Amino acid sequence: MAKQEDLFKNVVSHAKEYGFIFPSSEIYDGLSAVYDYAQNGVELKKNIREYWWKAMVQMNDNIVGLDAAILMHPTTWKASGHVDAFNDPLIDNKDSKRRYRADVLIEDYAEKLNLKAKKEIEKAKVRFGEAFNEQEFITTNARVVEYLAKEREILERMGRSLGNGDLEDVKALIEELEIACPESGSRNWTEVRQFNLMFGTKLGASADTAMDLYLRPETAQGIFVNFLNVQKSGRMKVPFGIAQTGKAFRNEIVARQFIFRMREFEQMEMQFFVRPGEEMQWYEHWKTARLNWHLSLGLGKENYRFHDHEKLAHYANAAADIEFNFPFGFKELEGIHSRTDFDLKAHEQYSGRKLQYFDAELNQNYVPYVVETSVGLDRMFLAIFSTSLKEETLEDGSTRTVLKLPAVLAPTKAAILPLVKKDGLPEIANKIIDDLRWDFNVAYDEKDAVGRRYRRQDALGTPFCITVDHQTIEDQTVTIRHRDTMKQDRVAIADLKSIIENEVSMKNWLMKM
Ligand SMILES: Nc1ncnc2c1ncn2[C@@H]1O[C@H](COP(=O)(O)OP(=O)(O)OP(=O)(O)O)[C@@H](O)[C@H]1O
Repeated sequence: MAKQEDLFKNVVSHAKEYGFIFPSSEIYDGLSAVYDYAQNGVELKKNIREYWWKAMVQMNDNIVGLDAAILMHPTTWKASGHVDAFNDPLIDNKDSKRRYRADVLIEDYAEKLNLKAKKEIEKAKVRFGEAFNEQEFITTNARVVEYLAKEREILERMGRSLGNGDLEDVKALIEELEIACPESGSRNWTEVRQFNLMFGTKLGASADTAMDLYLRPETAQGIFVNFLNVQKSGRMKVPFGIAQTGKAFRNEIVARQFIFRMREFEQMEMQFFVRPGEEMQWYEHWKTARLNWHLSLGLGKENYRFHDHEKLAHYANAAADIEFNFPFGFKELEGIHSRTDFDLKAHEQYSGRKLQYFDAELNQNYVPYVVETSVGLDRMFLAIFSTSLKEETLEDGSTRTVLKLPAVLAPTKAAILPLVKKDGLPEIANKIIDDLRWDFNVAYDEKDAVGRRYRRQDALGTPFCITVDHQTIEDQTVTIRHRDTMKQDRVAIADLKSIIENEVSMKNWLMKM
């Protein structure tokens, strides 16, 4: 556990030190759960967005893009259910005056039971060695059985109570488990209340005529309200999809774990409109397609798993998360939801406009069903960044920090380094840069010994370092060093473009899907 925490601290400090992510408005001590992407972070984030866009929009004839406004007519959020149901259960500690999500307090308690079970299993592994049968131990060891049963019982009761809106029972559970405020240690709690997560704002100048608006809490509704506009103007035939990337805002109560849970974040969503009755086959299709997209990045199959939901949101008839093994354990990275015709029907009802499709093959009008894939761009960033950050011990006993980003996403594809700052080497390096920068993001670095420059580029995740030396003047060759293997090859300047292209082209990576 301690190791995981250290790893996570390293991730946060590396992101800051190397210009990937800064706390927002840091000179004023920051704003909780709001972050800025810095010079390298913005490139990595843009590349992830583009990798998604290519796979979803460019590679699919029947998916088109959209960029809807963040501000929408307020009735949108009544129709979508967000005004009435986009809530978190809150509880305040009267002594520390701290506010918590009641469900998170209970989940944290349950997680501790799970950790206790895991500790017993780890101890037994050491004790029994090769002969250890983990599955059998989990079902027969009295302590482990007890911990896991208690964990399940608590989570099931909480799920039931929240589902039934029985907030008194949620409070009762907190009291029965004797959960104390993590800050004050006190058990002096208020009642549990529902708190809406949407940020409100106002449209218009004068206080009495101003209209109450919300910052969108998801990008999906911008797609639904435009469904007919896109279908008609693009002459789209069902099944078809609309994809969108953009900011969403949620007044999260428990905003921790760095960019995992932010108050302002970016989503990459695609809503796929299908014939009623065909949604399950498309739901399965998109589950597989989206997992394959993640796997194409090569972060390791073992880091992903599906979590099929048993308890469904009011709009869904099937839902699964793709979970990723973050430094703090497996957590949701992407949601795939079969949203039925809930959203389009609700917008029909609230707007009084028909949102139907005429299916010429069936000679029938209907409200399409929708399958949604929704992934957090910032969570993708965290997944990729934290998995790529490695401390390596080299053969000579020294260590290096290397950010083994998938080359296709690296902020800078190559750094061009003149061995020394004289003898015309900087001029050659700059000529190489001028040639490569049409195709790739490249950097120039002449400061410090070349070994230190390599280390700096390793820490930034740059896949290639190209060194210009005196031999270059004679034969137009350079050394190219590969970030992961540290292997160096002597190659012709004329071949650089194709060597880099081969490793970083989105086509080559997406073909692995
Ligand atoms: N506060 C947030 N900060 C960063 N990313 C988020 C946040 N909330 C949601 N996301 C991302 O948007 C995706 C789709 O949103 P969705 O509404 O399905 O999330 P959610 O189920 O509410 O997430 P969670 O259960 O973690 O709160 C999520 O899979 C996640 O990657």
